[in-house]
Amino acid sequence: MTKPIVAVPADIRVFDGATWHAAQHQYVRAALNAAGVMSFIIPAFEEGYDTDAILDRVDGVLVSGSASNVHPTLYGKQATEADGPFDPARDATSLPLIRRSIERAIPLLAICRGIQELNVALGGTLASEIQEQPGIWDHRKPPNVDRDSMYAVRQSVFVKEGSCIAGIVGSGEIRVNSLHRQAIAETAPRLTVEAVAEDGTIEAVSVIDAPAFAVGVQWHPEYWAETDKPSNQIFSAFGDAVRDYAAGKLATTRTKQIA
Ligand SMILES: N[C@@H](CCC(=O)NCCCC(=O)O)C(=O)O
Repeated sequence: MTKPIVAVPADIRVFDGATWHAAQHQYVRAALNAAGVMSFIIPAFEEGYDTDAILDRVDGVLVSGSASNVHPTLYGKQATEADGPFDPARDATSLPLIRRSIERAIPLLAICRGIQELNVALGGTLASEIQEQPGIWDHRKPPNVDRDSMYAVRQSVFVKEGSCIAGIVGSGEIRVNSLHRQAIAETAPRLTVEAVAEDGTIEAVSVIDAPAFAVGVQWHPEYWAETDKPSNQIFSAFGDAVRDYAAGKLATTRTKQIA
């Protein structure tokens, strides 16, 4: 069977005065080398999108992290400059893709900004500058360091027994990296919290009664996906779900051809 394909919504970035639709190498590398799937980077547009046209052609959705934040108006808050930087085209592409992939039982893995988009897409809210809240650690990326140090494993999260994530990495304490200043505030009704940090920050969720793999993590399993065991287990489980979906789609197609 040819490698299945996952959709990766792009960020809008400006390099050399030109606008680019961009996704970071670490995500598509983890998809290929740890999940065993190919990636289609999906351009980000604020309107004119046909989400089903994309989902008809892929076998999973991988929603990456990004330094930009989900626009606060999408979860009922006023936007201030402090809530930025924003990427409305990414929001407009990613949120419908998340909602529709869940409806269509297409496997979904949402990472960092991705878990925040998942929560907002299903009706939850976000908190900004969480490190300024009493008792909340500084989850932001360390400043002025190389990327390996930026993504270094440096915090414990506690995976709830019986959760979807526990079925992948085991329950209890695992060590992860951390590069975020926002987090889930009100959990969307259709999400269940699967892991938390020692300060109570929500670190993983899954979609309640999801017909397929539908998981979000606040940390970055993609970065060490080939060498760190929990990271590799998450991408491997996502890859298996994507392959199962692709095989089912193929079987359905062949059944229709025979009929
Ligand atoms: N902007 C959100 C999500 C953070 C995130 O996805 N971080 C990964 C990218 C890190 C970087 O390249 O700066 C938040 O800050 O919570």
